[in-house]
Amino acid sequence: MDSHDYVIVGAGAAGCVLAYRLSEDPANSVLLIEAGPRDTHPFIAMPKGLAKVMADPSHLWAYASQPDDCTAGQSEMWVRGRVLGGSSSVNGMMYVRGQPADFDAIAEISSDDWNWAHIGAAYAAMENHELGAAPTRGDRGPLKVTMPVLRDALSEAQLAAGEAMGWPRKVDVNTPDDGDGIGYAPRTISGGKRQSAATAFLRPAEKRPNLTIVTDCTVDRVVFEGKRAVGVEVVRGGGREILAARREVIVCGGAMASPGILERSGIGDAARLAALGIPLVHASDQVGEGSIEHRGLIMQWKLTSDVSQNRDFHGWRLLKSALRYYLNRTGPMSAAAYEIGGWFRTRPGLNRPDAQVLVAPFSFDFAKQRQDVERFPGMHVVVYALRPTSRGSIHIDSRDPDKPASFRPNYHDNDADRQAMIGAVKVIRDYVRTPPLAAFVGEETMPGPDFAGDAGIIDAYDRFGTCAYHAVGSCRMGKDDAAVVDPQLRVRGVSGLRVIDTSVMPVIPAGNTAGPTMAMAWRAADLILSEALARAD
Ligand SMILES: Cc1cc2nc3c(=O)[nH]c(=O)nc-3n(C[C@H](O)[C@H](O)[C@H](O)COP(=O)(O)OP(=O)(O)OC[C@H]3O[C@@H](n4cnc5c(N)ncnc54)[C@H](O)[C@@H]3O)c2cc1C
Repeated sequence: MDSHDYVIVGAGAAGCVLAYRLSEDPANSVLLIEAGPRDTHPFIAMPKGLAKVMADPSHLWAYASQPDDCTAGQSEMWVRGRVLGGSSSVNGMMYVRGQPADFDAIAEISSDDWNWAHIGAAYAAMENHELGAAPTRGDRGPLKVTMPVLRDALSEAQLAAGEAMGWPRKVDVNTPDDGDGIGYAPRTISGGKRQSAATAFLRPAEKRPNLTIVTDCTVDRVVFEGKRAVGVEVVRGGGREILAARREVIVCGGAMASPGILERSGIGDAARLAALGIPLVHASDQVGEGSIEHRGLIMQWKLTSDVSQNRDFHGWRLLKSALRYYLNRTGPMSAAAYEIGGWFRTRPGLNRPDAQVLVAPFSFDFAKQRQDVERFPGMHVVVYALRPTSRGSIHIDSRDPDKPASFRPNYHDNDADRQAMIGAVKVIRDYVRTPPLAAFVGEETMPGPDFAGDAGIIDAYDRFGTCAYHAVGSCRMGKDDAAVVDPQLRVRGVSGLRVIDTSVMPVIPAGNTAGPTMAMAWRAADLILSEALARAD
């Protein structure tokens, strides 16, 4: 039987960081297991290839929600990457760190191991940032981060209107000041190519003899001897086998998959597991409970002059954009999904921003499921409240490891969350009518003027809203006994098993989640390595 010190389940944002860090010491043997294929598809590396990758199910897990009032009675789909790099191979490449207060809030309910001092140090160690070194920004790490290069009149007006709203224009929107701001957002792109977690952390590590990477291999369950995790049972090439772990199994399946891996392994709500015929190893009611997601609303406007990028994605200009990309990796095809980010307060009296807006110089064609842009000049934003407390859930309803779990988003079950969502849309409607942007902006086409007033705005979120792909919290970390994992990310009730990914975040960071996931995985590696060192002494 194959045996390794550390068996990592899932080669996503967290799994790749852990594989890199744990295999730095040649004395540690590490096995990284990924359900999806290698990340060789050319549209993964091309930043604007994202739309094509998202339309191709071969690199995705697709999770369907249970119809709910907060989705106007419809089922909605949340996708995640199923490929080396996980969701970081299919994501929008915005690089947002979260603010000090986010991590200090996580530390408050877990341990000081997760406070900003530690996470800021993890960012500094992890990054190779174009803006250079700063106390919590790095220029020597494996993760290449660059700044947007495209400049056009519309984008500049979008930034200037933010400044006029009182959101300071920042060179680095990740400056750790817990404040409002707007600016060009750093991206995990280098040389015109996506820097996924696989590009950044696996490429430099995969030649190490002590790191084995296995793809197209789905982990069904963790195997226990008594209450100790000793390996995983996998499905590969139509057969089943057990891969042994001498020290630890580390589950990094992401917030949508990790609860299911625990449930299939016998860790979860006892009645739920019994109904599926899964033998109980440890009863843990909170597995799959308590997920939190940013509920986004896409808002679009027609423009009064031809200043949007829509024209670059049609006809001869599209050919030109593609050629430009293939010849020198520049132009619209080399841009991240969103290159301007803003953080703002939805009402006075708040001590820090409670909403985020992603601003784009183009508009989607909704008749074509957002796979194309509109034929007339347009712009759009995605806006969401940053710190919702409404919690959903995600659970398996089958023992088949290839069948995605189903979830309940429960986006807004309390008034505070609804008020922040409503306030965010009202502020954005003011923002687009602020000079100099106002000069370009015509009629609102999505959700449109019919969706006015508080009830109308919530109705718009319910009917047309989108997930932000940021779900966290489904295997919550905490110092309380009910938490699924303890502050060292060890699964409670068993030994030799950790969960390290977005699922452990007990509150949602105030922004996009790839950066925080990688930084927390980097920090988790410190904890694992120092624990191993202490054991060896
Ligand atoms: C479409 C999209 C756009 C996004 N845009 C941005 C953005 O612009 N900026 C940003 O910061 N964040 C963005 N995010 C979010 C960010 O990418 C995720 O938060 C982050 O990747 C989560 O990391 P993770 O390690 O928890 O999970 P993932 O990166 O999803 O990795 C989990 C991995 O585990 C594997 N896996 C799951 N189950 C099994 C199993 N049973 N056996 C083996 N392997 C398994 C999966 O295939 C996957 O590779 C986006 C996400 C998506 C999906």
